[in-house]
Amino acid sequence: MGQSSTNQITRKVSVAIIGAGTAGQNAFRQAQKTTENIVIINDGIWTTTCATIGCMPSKLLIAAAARAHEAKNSDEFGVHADVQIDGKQVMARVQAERNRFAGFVQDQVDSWPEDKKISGRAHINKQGLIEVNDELIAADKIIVATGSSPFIPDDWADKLGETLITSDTVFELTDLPTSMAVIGAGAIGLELAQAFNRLGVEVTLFNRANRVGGLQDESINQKAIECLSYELNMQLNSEIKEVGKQTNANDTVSAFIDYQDSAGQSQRWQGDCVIVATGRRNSIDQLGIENLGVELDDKNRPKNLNINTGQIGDLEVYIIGDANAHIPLLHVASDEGFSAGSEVCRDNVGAYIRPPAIPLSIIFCEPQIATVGMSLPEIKQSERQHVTGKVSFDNQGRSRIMGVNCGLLHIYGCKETDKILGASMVGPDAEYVAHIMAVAITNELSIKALLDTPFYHPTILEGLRSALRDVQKQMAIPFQTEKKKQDGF
Ligand SMILES: Cc1cc2nc3c(=O)[nH]c(=O)nc-3n(C[C@H](O)[C@H](O)[C@H](O)COP(=O)(O)OP(=O)(O)OC[C@H]3O[C@@H](n4cnc5c(N)ncnc54)[C@H](O)[C@@H]3O)c2cc1C
Ligand SMILES: NC(=O)c1ccc[n+]([C@@H]2O[C@H](COP(=O)([O-])OP(=O)(O)OC[C@H]3O[C@@H](n4cnc5c(N)ncnc54)[C@H](O)[C@@H]3O)[C@@H](O)[C@H]2O)c1
Repeated sequence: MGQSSTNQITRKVSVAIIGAGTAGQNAFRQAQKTTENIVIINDGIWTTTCATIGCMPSKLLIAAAARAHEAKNSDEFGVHADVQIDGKQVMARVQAERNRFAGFVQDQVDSWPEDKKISGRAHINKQGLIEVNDELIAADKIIVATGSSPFIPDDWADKLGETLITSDTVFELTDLPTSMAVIGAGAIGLELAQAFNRLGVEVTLFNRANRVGGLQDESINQKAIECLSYELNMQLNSEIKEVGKQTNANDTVSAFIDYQDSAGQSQRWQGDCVIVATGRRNSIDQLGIENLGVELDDKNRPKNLNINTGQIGDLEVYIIGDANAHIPLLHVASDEGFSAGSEVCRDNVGAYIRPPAIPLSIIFCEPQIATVGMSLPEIKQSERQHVTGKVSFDNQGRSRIMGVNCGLLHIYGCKETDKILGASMVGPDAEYVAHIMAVAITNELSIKALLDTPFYHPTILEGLRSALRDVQKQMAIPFQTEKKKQDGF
């Protein structure tokens, strides 16, 4: 039955979920505990961005790169290795392990009743009904979990043709190229640029601002640039004027980028391919979301978003995960899916609305970049009395032992409350430091309480203690332990 010809509603459901990534699948799992009358619609792969083209394959590539880097850089330890990188094997492992992760997600989806799943691209029509394939669906509640996709500026896709790569396609490479440009020094650009560089690809990383990883604390940003540029060729503060491809004498196709470098000089880069990592855009503009009464701001973010549940004002519409462009990270998509699924089925015993998580972001380059809680500009804007506790990892005991001694941690402490407002770091084990900071901020632990916990010796986390002591030293609140000489060792 073609809905366009008959205009007849083909299903009436209590809950319709559009998009079956991490957010949509979590919402479905939760909501189906109380209602049988549910449908989930997805376009393309059912194995999520995270497992298939996001978090997992990128970390698999980074894992191979870390092995290569250690093997190639152990001379100072008296360990000499002749390192050979087999690009085909590197990519084969990335794909095999990625497929294994994606397979678990597929198994879950396969266990759901067939009549509750629709493969196809959904659109919401002027009547607020969902059109997909030949169906016209009326839903009491609609959860939108349509994710995001790579943003490619201007007409770069046409100009670069087959030399253009995005995070959607990069993990399908069957071998490593000889050279590549990466445009964008955000999370994706940094992780991929460093990983490919460590695997022997000649990489140049471009960014229009003199900033990496979106860092908003200028000292941490400068330190990150310093640490990363020991091994990576970065053209920061550069302006890309033109991109294109050319056919070479031997009939191979290569890419070029004409740019103005930070000194204002015109330059040309040439190489095999270009990874465009200039940000992602939420996929809701073509959906017809306005037909449900949802308004978007100038950045395509839904107005009146309840950050606990994704509900839009008092509409029976929920926008969750990357689709709402609030915090486009995996744990947020997962939590929002769970909460929206709970909210639409409140009678369920397992229903639970999670409080919104405090901001936490980790970029898995080395040294890692992490930010937690309020950023420095946000703190300054809030006019809170704050101090910044600092520690350098350049001479920190365990970091030096391990040969990973490049980094800086700033902890922003609130002068009035003895609590942590936020932290920003580039350095070894930043992922663990960031999680401890997140626990402290979420549970409103005081600096004193944190300093009363044991810090094992010798650990990189002793650096965290030094920064906490530095916060406490600058506070009006008296601190309980004097800094000892051996703390630096
Ligand atoms: C390379 C990369 C690395 C990343 N690494 C990390 C990391 O290390 N840590 C981290 O926290 N986050 C990371 N992220 C971000 C994380 O992957 C995302 O935040 C998360 O996967 C978003 O989940 P989601 O459910 O919102 O969207 P998705 O998983 O993208 O699901 C959306 C689904 O909706 C479908 N869809 C879209 N429009 C329609 C429509 N009209 N009709 C039907 N279906 C539709 C899509 O096809 C898709 O299947 C990374 C992302 C990338 C790209
Ligand atoms: N480890 C992680 O948690 C992780 C890893 C990868 C992706 N992600 C998620 O994916 C999202 C998207 O990542 P992303 O790196 O694509 O986006 P991003 O917004 O983090 O970074 C984009 C970068 O591209 C630069 N840029 C934009 N246009 C440009 C141009 N024309 N020329 C030169 N530079 C330009 C920007 O200045 C910015 O530095 C992240 O915000 C994050 O939520 C997270």
